[in-house]
Amino acid sequence: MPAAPPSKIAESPLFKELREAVAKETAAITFACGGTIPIVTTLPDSDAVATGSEELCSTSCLPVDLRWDPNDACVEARQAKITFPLEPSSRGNLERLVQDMAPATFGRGGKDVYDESYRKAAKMDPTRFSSTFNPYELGIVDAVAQALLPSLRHSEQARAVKAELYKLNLYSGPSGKFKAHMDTPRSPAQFGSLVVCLPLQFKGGALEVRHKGKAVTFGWSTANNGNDGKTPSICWAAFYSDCEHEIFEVTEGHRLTLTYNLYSVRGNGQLGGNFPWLDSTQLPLYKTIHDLVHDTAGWEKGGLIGYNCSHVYPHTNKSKLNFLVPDNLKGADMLMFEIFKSLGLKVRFRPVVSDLGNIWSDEGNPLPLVGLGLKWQVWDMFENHLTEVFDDWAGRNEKPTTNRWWLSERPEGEDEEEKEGRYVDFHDVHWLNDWGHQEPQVTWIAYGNEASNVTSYSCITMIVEVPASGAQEVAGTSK
Ligand SMILES: O=C(O)CCC(=O)C(=O)O
Ligand SMILES: [Fe+2]
Repeated sequence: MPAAPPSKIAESPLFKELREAVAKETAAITFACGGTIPIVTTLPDSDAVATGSEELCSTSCLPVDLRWDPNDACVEARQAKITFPLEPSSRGNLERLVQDMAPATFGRGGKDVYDESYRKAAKMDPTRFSSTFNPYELGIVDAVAQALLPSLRHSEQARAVKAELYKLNLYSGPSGKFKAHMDTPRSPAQFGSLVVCLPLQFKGGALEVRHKGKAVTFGWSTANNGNDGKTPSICWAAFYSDCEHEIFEVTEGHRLTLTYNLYSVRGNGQLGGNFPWLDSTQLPLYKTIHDLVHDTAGWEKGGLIGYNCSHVYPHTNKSKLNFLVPDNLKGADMLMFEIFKSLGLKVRFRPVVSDLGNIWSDEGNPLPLVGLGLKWQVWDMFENHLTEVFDDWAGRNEKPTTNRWWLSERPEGEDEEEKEGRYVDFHDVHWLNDWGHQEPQVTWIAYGNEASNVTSYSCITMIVEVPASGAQEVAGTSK
């Protein structure tokens, strides 16, 4: 970047500090985020609700109900319930909640310990309470995903965030606190914690999150209690598990929080082949495909079914191939894959080049070529070698005439195709549909009288293997 002329701002220590922080690494500036959401206690008139529901969702939230199982079974349900913001008449219920909570332990040396000099707090497990607060509805989970998973967002594998309710915590005055600690990840997928502070009056109790010499403080005592003429609000903060954090002493009142564990999970657009709750047997084409592949007379010797994917995938771009299948399949492609897999059938993804009429033809008709693997190659071919190179690509050659691509790129033993016979003849496949979306697969220069630039396009297909005598023996694998 060309150097800018010196200016007052550029010379300022703060600007220099900011530049250094940004240059270091993004993790140093994106380790925590938070916000405040006002609670609306009076609904707008019905017309405004009809037209303004979107705004209602994202910029404010409705009062929050909290219900719990009281220690004393004789307590009525209405006495074990609090609506936030707290009505003065519900104070007694808050005191009951405080009594019903248990001392909060914490992990030290692999054990759960209770030590008030380190953590003075009370807790309730989520099996004993429920609340109407939903961090997904308010967009908090999406905001956290966007702010705290930036490196993953920009990679091929965009991830989603799952927020799992972990505890209801209470830090009360005069000396509730939690000294500096890091949270124990509950699984390798856990990357952070979300804390949601319910609107009660308290003093002190700021949460400080620290990472690589930087600190962010979330002081919620006056922000959310509805005093000082402020609107009662829900305050929240999210941060990475490996960030040290601390809750300073609560000097007065009750600081009541919902805590969530944050997990990085497969999200929308990545669920193909990975979503166990999708019941393939209830998909519209399941019965037809099931009956087709179970037609033992038709599949005496087994065979192949070909399905051309209808959506666009970056299947010719090597850097993106690993992320292609089956995770990112969409729409009909995803559903077809789910059906084939649930029937226990082997599915391979292969590019088919459809327009090689000048090289291979079948009584004058262009004969498409089923490619061996999803590998993008630069084919630096001479005219005479063109057929050979395509033959290598399709797996027609016993031994490829060139070893510059897949042999050299795939570690030995990893190539399943090699063991099972790689070559698929276009005519051996029972094609279900026409070409889907096609992408340039290879470009070469053909020369004779006049040189010309030729580009061949490929479509990504699923080649489904039906065993001899149909899928009878794998029928038990369907859901
Ligand atoms: O309540 C908070 O602000 C954070 C709680 C916390 O650090 C924890 O529960 O581990
Ligand atoms: Fe913590």
